[in-house]
Amino acid sequence: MLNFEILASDGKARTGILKGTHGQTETPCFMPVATAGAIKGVRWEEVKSSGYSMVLSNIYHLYLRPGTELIENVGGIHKFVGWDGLILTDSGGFQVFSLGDLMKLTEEGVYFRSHIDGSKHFFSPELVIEYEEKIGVDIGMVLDECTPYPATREYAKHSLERTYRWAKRSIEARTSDKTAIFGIVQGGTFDDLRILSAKLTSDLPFDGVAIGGLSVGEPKEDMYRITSLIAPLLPYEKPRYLMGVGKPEDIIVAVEHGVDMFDCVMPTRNARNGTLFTWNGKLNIKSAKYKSDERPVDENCDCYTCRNFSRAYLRHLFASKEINALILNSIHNLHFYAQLMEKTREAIKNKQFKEFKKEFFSKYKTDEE
Ligand SMILES: Nc1nc2cc3nc(NCCc4ccc(C(=O)O)cc4)[nH]c3cc2c(=O)[nH]1
Repeated sequence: MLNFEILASDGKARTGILKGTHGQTETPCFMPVATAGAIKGVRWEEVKSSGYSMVLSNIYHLYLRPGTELIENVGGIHKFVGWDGLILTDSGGFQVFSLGDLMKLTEEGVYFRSHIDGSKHFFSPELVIEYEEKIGVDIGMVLDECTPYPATREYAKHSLERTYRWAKRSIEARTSDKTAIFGIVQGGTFDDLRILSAKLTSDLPFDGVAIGGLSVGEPKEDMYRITSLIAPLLPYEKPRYLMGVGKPEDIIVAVEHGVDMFDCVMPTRNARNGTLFTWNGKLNIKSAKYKSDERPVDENCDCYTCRNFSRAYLRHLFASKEINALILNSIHNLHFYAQLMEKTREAIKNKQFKEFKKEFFSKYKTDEE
């Protein structure tokens, strides 16, 4: 059962509480990505102490390995992975469609070959709902087609229409309200198709609605235009989730237009390649300029990494290919994203979001600058 209560708003930005079977989270929230059931290099106690209470996993990966039946037989996903907060699973609607010719799309569902051992599999909207319910996730995403970028208008239209037919089949396939189900808006970069998909998806009895098909290589202005157009059209009282987003600056812009939920591999993936987030922008710890830099990654960060180690030491660990380099970098980046969301929620509660956004962008150097 999912309950979403909006506590405060500032323009289109809003803050709320999302309550599910395994706990609750304040929104706007960021979900760290635990694709195969773990956040790479970080223990759950650090994830929790950073302030996270919902993580994202992926039914496609869990189905392929270790198998959803095994997870069900050992007591469900929370027991199996040892995380007692909320778990949202993506459906594989992004992964299977990036398998290229290892995938065959039909009206019934999608045939695909495992990226692990090449074995043949089939996902239908009904099977995805069944797997998500059986392993006991709090929020399950429907099987959709993440329309690739670029796509012709004709392809985007056929794709959103199939995703809509699959969405109706997903609703029909539900057997319990313990697992909330979110629909996903598609439509490529065509505003009229996006509006059509938003209306079709919003009219179905989903517990929340996601904007899909973005952060897939489209120009940033397309992502911003579509997010600002579509987010306010989604049901006001339901959670709005922008899938795969993203960079700190993109999250703040999307919150301004009324988005509540985010996920991205960026904080953990970037940590593993030495890119660290600070309030002044990104820092690449491999750079020679940090060789003797005794400062923490960010003077204003109180994470375990920043409280105990210097940039010089982190650079040394990374250069030495020490495992702790990945762990300490990941702890910092996850903590940064958690702080970003915490400050965003505070700003909305205090009706200071515009000032917060202005201050953030006055200090934060984005990739485009
Ligand atoms: N079911 C479904 N899932 C999705 C997941 C997505 N994830 C993204 N973007 C993430 C892109 C992404 C990938 C890698 C890195 C990195 O390595 O840093 C960053 C961002 N867009 C997405 C779109 C969909 C979608 O329509 N449907």
